Amino acid sequence: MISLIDRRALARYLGLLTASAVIRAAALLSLFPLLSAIFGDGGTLTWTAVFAVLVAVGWLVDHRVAGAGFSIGFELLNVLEGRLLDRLQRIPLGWLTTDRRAEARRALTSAGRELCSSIAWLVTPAINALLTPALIGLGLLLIAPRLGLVALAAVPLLLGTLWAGMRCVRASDASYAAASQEAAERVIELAQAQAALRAAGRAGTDGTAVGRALAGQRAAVLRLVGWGVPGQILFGLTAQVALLALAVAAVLADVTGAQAVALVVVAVRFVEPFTTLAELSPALQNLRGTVGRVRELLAAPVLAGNGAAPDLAEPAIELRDVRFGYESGRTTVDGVSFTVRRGTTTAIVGPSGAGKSTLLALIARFHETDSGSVRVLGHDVRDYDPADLMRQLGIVFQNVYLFEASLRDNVRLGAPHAADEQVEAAAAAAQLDEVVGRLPDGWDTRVGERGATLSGGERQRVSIARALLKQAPILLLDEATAALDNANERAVVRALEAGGHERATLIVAHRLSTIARADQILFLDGGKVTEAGTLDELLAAGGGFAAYWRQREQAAGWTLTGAS
Ligand SMILES: Nc1ncnc2c1ncn2[C@@H]1O[C@H](COP(=O)(O)OP(=O)(O)OP(=O)(O)O)[C@@H](O)[C@H]1O
Repeated sequence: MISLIDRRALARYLGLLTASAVIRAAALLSLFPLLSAIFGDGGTLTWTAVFAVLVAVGWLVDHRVAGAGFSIGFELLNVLEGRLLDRLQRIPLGWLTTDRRAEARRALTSAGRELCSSIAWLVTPAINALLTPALIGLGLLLIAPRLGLVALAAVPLLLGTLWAGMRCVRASDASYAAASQEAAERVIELAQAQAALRAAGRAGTDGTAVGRALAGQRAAVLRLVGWGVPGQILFGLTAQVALLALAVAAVLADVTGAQAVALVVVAVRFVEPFTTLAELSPALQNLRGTVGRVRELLAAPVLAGNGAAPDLAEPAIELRDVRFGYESGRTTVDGVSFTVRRGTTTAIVGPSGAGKSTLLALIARFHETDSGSVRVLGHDVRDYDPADLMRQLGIVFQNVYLFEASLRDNVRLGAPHAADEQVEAAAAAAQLDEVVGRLPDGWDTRVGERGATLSGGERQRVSIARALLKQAPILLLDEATAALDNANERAVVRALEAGGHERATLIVAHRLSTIARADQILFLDGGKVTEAGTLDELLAAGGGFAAYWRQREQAAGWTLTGAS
């Protein structure tokens, strides 16, 4: 994390911080001659002036330290946000589990801010509290050597006790952080799932995930408080013992009575920074967790390539003995091989959970295969720079993600520099123009969070328009027309087929009409391609696909029989 900060700014900050600690220690040590003077040694005015100058200079330096701390904090915030965003855009999607997504959200929304302010409010006083007593101890060696030795010995003892206290709460602190995060996620889920919960007649939180998460959070708070108590007691005792030893050493020092009183005052002030550190320790613990989370995200694997350029003469998609499982020991894609050439459409058909969507996700390199290779236009997907691979693919997946922006901007996401006419042509092809005509603000209509103000079919059309606007050589469609009515579906399919001789299309298909038009059908069952061929060939084979087809035909009351 420190490597993200400009070295010169860091050196300036640390230099000022050291100067501040030296001045603090000197001001405190000047109490010795000042108090001695007040109690009878003479020279009160001079030492009062020395003390006043040290306090004033210390105040000025502290002011500069705060400025340097804030400027480092803001630089860290800036650099960190950029790095985290960059990392997030290149992380394999499979790495972003629900937990890690929540961590990433926290890291982006609050960690930067937390780290930024922590430098000035937490790191500065903590370093000051570490340096000042050590410097006072060294100074005391010159004034009263035995007291200096006791003070220097007290530094590691008090710090060790503090460390032990922090260590005691560390495990419960981590489990409290996890429980709080779980509770926060469940509460958000509770708000988002209100429609489903009310429809299911579920009210209250007893026995629900959110109820359990809140109970877990309460238990974690109790554990945290409980584990904090021994550390506090131990630190309190050690501080008292240290203070007593210092006071005894001050009284026994070879000094006058007035000087002994002055030394006792210095000794009392010597212990104060440790109390400050003890007060800061929960926040320091918290900061430790935040830094750990950010570091995990910054160390996440990223997708990289070696600059492969697509070869349009090669097959558009080629899978060779691909195996993949979301979790180790569970195979979702089991030795799949097939080829899709440009100018052809391949339909993937199969029962729910067979692995159809997973296959498309592997082609888009949202996950890395466990073995075998996925090739796109002549190269393994791992050889492409991620952005270059994405340029080859137009993607319409089941879950359409729309941004809280205008309809036009949502479509333009497919090709950010496209002219308005191109956006409108793609929208017309996706039957979206009819939706635009109906909306009060037309193209400028805001679609709401995740496209909440549009229907499922309308969202799907936005996604199709995006993919068409991109004019990529390969289209990956996952139930792309499932939410459209028959008339719209026919029009959209015509648009998708319009670039037919240029494009390769791989479509997860449920509609019989889509399957019937495909040049090649892959029947996927249990992660394996069990049958592959044209509709006629598969129906003639009378295997799993033929059974699936007949069943769908009966359910739909459909009359097309491709084999006849
Ligand atoms: N992100 C994930 N993490 C773990 N398992 C997953 C994940 N996504 C899918 N699966 C599992 O992988 C298997 C295949 O899922 P996939 O979505 O590819 O099937 P599908 O054939 O597209 O199904 P459907 O037709 O119902 O959409 C299923 O058992 C599913 O539960």
